[in-house]
Amino acid sequence: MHTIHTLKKMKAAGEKIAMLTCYDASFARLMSDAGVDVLLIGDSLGMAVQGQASTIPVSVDDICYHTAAVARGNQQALILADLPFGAYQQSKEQAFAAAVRLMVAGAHMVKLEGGEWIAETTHFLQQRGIPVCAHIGLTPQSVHTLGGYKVQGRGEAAAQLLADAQAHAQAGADMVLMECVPVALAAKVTASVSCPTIGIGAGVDCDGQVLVMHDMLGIYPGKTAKFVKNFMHNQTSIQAAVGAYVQEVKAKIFPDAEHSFTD
Ligand SMILES: Nc1nc(=O)c2c([nH]1)NC[C@@H]1CN(c3ccc(C(=O)N[C@@H](CCC(=O)O)C(=O)O)cc3)CN21
Ligand SMILES: CC(C)C(=O)C(=O)O
Ligand SMILES: [Mg+2]
Repeated sequence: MHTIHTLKKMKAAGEKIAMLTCYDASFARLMSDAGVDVLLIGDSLGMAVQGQASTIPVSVDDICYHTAAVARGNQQALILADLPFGAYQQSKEQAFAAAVRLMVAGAHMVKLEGGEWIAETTHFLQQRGIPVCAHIGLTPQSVHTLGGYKVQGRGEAAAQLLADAQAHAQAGADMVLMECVPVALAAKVTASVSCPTIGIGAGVDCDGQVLVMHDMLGIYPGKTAKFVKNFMHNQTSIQAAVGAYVQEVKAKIFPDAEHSFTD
């Protein structure tokens, strides 16, 4: 079974970490057999599975249901589960109670969205036995304050994004995930924190990559972002497409400039 130590050793060795979102037992088995290192039960399930317009309506119950299913199918991947909107922002105590539920359902690590302002929650959870992934840059649960799904950390905003990553790393985060961040800034963050970084629209220099499974299989019916690549192209099975994704992440082929953002 992969642990936080496996991932830290991969960063040190320069071996890229392959992560995909996963919501059920059959895909968990398929993905872990194909060499996916981390399975993320993302709140993107609100959009990809439930057909909602954003991730905002997703509940802790929803994430727990899918986490338990993924845990049953998983072979050796690390299981990461999203804390959904409203379940952790109010207080560190509220975050702990929700995170406990995800861990009991089968998660090995939880992910929360936010910068420096929520690093004290990262510390509170880590101290109490819950590994934390800090999701920074484009944080989809804040879509209404951000005014859309836009690239973050360009120009003047770069310094704050670096400070956000460092605050979480200092607080004890075992992973930092960056979404929609210019390639050069994500590289700088990756070099400046000791924990692994994962990118989605954050360039090839992160320690690993993640995509939503429906996006990389080409079956998401909505508008997809520039960072999305359809790995079913030229493949005849889902197993082969997931295998191609793992191979392209490990070989640093994905993401290329076409699937990345510049400053
Ligand atoms: N299926 C799916 N895939 C995802 O990646 C995803 C979800 N759902 N749901 C939650 C969020 C929403 N996400 C999104 C959605 C759209 C863009 C997007 O279109 N971004 C523009 C950036 C434009 C700019 O600022 O330059 C793009 O062109 O990619 C990015 C992330 C990522 N997450
Ligand atoms: C897109 C990833 C990073 C995520 O948070 C999700 O799937 O919910
Ligand atoms: Mg999410």
